[in-house]
Amino acid sequence: MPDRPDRPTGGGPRRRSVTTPAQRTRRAEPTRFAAFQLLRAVADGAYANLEMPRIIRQRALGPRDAAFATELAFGTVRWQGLYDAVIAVAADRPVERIDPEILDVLRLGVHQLLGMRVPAHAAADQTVGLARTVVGQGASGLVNAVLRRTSERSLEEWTEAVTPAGGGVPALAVRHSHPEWVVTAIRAALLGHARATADTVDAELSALLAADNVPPQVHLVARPGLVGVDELAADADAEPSPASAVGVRLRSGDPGRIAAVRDGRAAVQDEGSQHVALALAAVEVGPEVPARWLDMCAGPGGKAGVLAALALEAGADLTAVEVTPHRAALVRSTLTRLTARAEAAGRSVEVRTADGREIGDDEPGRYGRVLVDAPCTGLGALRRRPEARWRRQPADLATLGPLQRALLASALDAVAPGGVVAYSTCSPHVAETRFVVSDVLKKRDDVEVVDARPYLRDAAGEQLPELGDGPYVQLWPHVHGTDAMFLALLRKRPS
Ligand SMILES: C[S@@+](CC[C@H](N)C(=O)[O-])C[C@H]1O[C@@H](n2cnc3c(N)ncnc32)[C@H](O)[C@@H]1O
Repeated sequence: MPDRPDRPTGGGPRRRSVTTPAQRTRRAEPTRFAAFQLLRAVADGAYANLEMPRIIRQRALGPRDAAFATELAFGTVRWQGLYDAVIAVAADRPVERIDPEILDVLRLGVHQLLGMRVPAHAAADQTVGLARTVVGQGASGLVNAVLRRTSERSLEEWTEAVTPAGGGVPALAVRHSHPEWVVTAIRAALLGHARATADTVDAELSALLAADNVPPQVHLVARPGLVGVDELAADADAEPSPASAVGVRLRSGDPGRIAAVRDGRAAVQDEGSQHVALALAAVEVGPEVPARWLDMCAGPGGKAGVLAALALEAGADLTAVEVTPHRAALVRSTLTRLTARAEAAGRSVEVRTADGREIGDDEPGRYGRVLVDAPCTGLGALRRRPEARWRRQPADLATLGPLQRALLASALDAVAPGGVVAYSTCSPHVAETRFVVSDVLKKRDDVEVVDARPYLRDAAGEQLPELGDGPYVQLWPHVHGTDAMFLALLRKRPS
């Protein structure tokens, strides 16, 4: 079992439980309560990354407590699949027969015992205290019994005990705490993008699933023309990224406290997303194409922030389109500084709340460069969104597929002859990536596929390593340290 920071680390000697009734905590301690609150909010549909900062503010947790509560909550959500298998054995019943609130309390207790270096007595004591506070005295017997049984084995022993015999996808799913359908889809993606062969796919798949469980280093983008990477790095505990010309890697600290992030000159952004925007800006277009760029699926505005900055440097305008009003408002807020800068330069950075599928008909041939960063399952960004793997369903693909095809077809209509469309997803799923592109291209003869690999360059200007045979690019967390972004560059033939 590979050693990695977020892997549950409780592999030491068996821990004997726990405390006597008289010693037990009667009330929930604030960090555990905050983590429980997060789990309940996620069960109600909240996004962990957005909800946790709110809970931390509401409970006025200091930096150390906030870090502990976040590690406890996010680790528990990520490892929920493995922990539920442990709880089912320790409670001697399927987890579906445990009250959801008690189950969340148990998951938090199991993560403290198996995944964090919390001493067994403290984990049990605090978890029983939490159960009393949030569920009532009646739950404490079950919680105490399950934690006592859990503490009798190490993480490695539990993993061996609950992993289905016979290996393959079911075993990897439990061992790496992913739903089986996600493991199957990622396996197919590794093969479908020719990252792996039949001989190497199992090792690649294990490495990728392991990478999904490591909380990523925070990457920042220095928006071109607004702040330099050296200046941004100097303002934070950070260093310029070797892998992206506009990237900075945070060593520690809260990005929200960095002045350049607060005032919109910089932002948190995975380097894979930075490469997508940089590649679209760098690819050659015909001499006659309009100096007008379009971001067709812009919310919340991460890539639009880079594209708008690059468009202004290139003397072009940017239109950012987003169908959901509140996400369009986020794009407006992201682009405030760039909109003002564009006006001062006699150019335009504009945000529209609209359906991207209609732009091809409404504005045929109007744009020189178009980004379709399509709505997708997000299976390439599981490191970043602890709950996403449990929330997504295979049926989502059936809804997303037609939308992705319609958006790409519209983009190809909206781009001028000689102009380029970038189609990207933060998913490597073949049904959202190369199948979408090949289906749309089958119906047209006015598009050529551009090899995207030369446009992905590191900070020294060298092409990124391990980009495969092209023409599409598929990045991988376990290879490139980025989200699993897919990128296709499609040029409309000059008429
Ligand atoms: C993957 S996200 C885009 C992320 C964004 N490019 C960024 O870097 O921050 C896809 C976005 O497309 C939007 N969307 C979905 N359907 C759309 C449509 N028909 N037209 C325009 N936007 C759409 C979603 O609301 C979502 O905000």
